[in-house]
Amino acid sequence: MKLLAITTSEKSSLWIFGYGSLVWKPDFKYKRSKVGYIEGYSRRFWHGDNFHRGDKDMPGRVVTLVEDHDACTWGVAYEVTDSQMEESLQYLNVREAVLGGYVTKMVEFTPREKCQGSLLALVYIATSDNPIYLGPATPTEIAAQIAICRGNTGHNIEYLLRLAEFMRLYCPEVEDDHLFSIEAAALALVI
Ligand SMILES: N[C@@H](CCC(=O)N[C@@H](CS)C(=O)NCC(=O)O)C(=O)O
Repeated sequence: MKLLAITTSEKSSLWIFGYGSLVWKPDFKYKRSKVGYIEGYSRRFWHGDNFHRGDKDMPGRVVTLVEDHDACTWGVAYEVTDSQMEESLQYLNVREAVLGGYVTKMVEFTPREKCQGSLLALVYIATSDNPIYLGPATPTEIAAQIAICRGNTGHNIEYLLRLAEFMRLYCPEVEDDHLFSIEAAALALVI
């Protein structure tokens, strides 16, 4: 995967925006990270996962971004520089693209500390033409699927609860009805 590196001063660097498992498990080396958001997208548990959190018979549900003019999605942007760039992109290409079916896009990221100004970031999005894209369902239906699925990386409910935990800890002011309604429905099933 050849990507134009964003060159700043004498060092080259690239920002990568995470909004799902990448917010709590980037698993690549980076120079620094910032909590913030991208505009024009909603985060939805509408993508299927038949590797990490599900299998071919029972695909799990993971998040993707859907275009939504009035919405914004909070997450974490990671800056990778020099040797970190190739290593992180190679790793994410396997984790996100090959195994996850995500494609890449460049988006504008706004850090929570607005004085720092917005920046261009790479993001991985699963689009509706993806073979394992599952699409919309009610929070109860999504929760019921998450509650029973597991894959090579672990239980699907862990993926849900860690994302909800991140939002509470790092973005307590953000209302995410989609995420928290699914979390509440899934917890009601397993507790
Ligand atoms: N692209 C989103 C979602 C990434 C994501 O959750 N991808 C799945 C692949 S289907 C993953 O890496 N799962 C690892 C895990 O479940 O621990 C992000 O930026 O966080």
